[in-house]
Amino acid sequence: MPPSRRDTLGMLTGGAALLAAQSALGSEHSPLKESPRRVKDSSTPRQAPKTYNLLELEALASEVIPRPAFDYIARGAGDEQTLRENRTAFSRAFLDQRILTGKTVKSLETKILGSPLRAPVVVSAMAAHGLAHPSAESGTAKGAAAYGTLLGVSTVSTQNLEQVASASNGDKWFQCYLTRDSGFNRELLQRAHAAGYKAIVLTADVTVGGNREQDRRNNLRMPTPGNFLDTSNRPRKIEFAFDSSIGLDSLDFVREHSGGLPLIVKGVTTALDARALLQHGVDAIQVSNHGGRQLDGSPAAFDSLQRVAAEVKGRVPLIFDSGIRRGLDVFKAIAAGADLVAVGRPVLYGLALNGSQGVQWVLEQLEQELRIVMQLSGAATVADIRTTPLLHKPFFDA
Ligand SMILES: Cc1cc2nc3c(=O)[nH]c(=O)nc-3n(C[C@H](O)[C@H](O)[C@H](O)COP(=O)(O)O)c2cc1C
Ligand SMILES: CCCCC(=O)C(=O)O
Repeated sequence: MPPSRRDTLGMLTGGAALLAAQSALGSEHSPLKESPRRVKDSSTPRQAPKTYNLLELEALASEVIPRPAFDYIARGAGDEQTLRENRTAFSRAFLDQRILTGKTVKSLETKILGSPLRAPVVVSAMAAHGLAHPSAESGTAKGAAAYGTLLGVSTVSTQNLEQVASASNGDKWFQCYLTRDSGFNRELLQRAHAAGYKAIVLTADVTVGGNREQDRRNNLRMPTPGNFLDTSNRPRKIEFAFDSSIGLDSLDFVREHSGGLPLIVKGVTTALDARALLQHGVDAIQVSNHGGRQLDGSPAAFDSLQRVAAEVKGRVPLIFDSGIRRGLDVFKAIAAGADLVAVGRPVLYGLALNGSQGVQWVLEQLEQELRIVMQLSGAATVADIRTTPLLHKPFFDA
């Protein structure tokens, strides 16, 4: 029996198909024509498929990332209702388009907590970039910095936080998971501060791992994260388990040990939680349902955003993630009250397909789309996007 298509293409050392998929990013938008993961291949090269958007990247990435790792990245929790809703919610909102404004789009620059950004788009913290590409978080860090935005670096990154910090000059946030070992938590926060991270993102929606059935089916084995290895790359004697009982007092703990860095709480979906966080003096809020990977049954993040924004009313910056694939989604999220958005999976797909330059391509692609939406809707600046009204379906029969 011939090997299945995925068996052939899914191998890290995959052949022509791998090259074809990787060079999919070698369009006029991509500065890279060569893949850092090129493999020797004697077969006739196939016509490289081109990709024109972030949605198409997923299928290409599935051809180069081994199956269990691809599923870990792409799939969601439970029946994946929330994963699907994250996309469909955007299609219920439309833009109140203005014409004859005389405006043209120029800079998309903005700032968050003192960090300058080329556009209102950052890279969300994700675990184990090494599953996507050997350059791991260093590759992502280089791509994000070359583009001009900042990177969220996960507690459970493949490379340790110092390695990632030194991989680029770009600003970075350290995403903190609190484990049951408070000494280790303290140490990590101190290390992040010492390594020059600009803020701490406390992720609050992982008090236990979500029900990721596909990972169990695939018998997924995660490599030991770099922060859990000693200087000889041996696993340290730390039992990694999420602290299931984190509460508002955990914010005080994080503040106390992170040397005065700004604190962002990620995983907010309700107005009530936003109110409590404001009372607790957080510096920013990240509306997120973890890309549908945690609580299946949580509403679409875009729907949560509108409720949270109505509560926060601009008092602290609002970051939005979960489902961003189009420049249009970025626009709608900002029009709905976000200050900027964070992108997840597509960045890992770009990394898998073309290393740091694939990451850069993903961010540039989003910006290009956003610019077209802005120009056509009459919004010349990020501030203009914020004042563009959204129309919610059904809007003709009211
Ligand atoms: C493979 C993968 C690993 C992730 N690991 C983390 C993590 O370590 N910490 C965290 O706060 N969020 C993590 N997330 C969630 C992302 O930060 C983000 O909330 C989500 O991916 C956004 O949705 P999107 O992928 O639809 O853009 C992870 C997401 C993915 C896809
Ligand atoms: C169980 C969570 C570990 C990393 C993570 O946040 C993710 O995979 O989404």
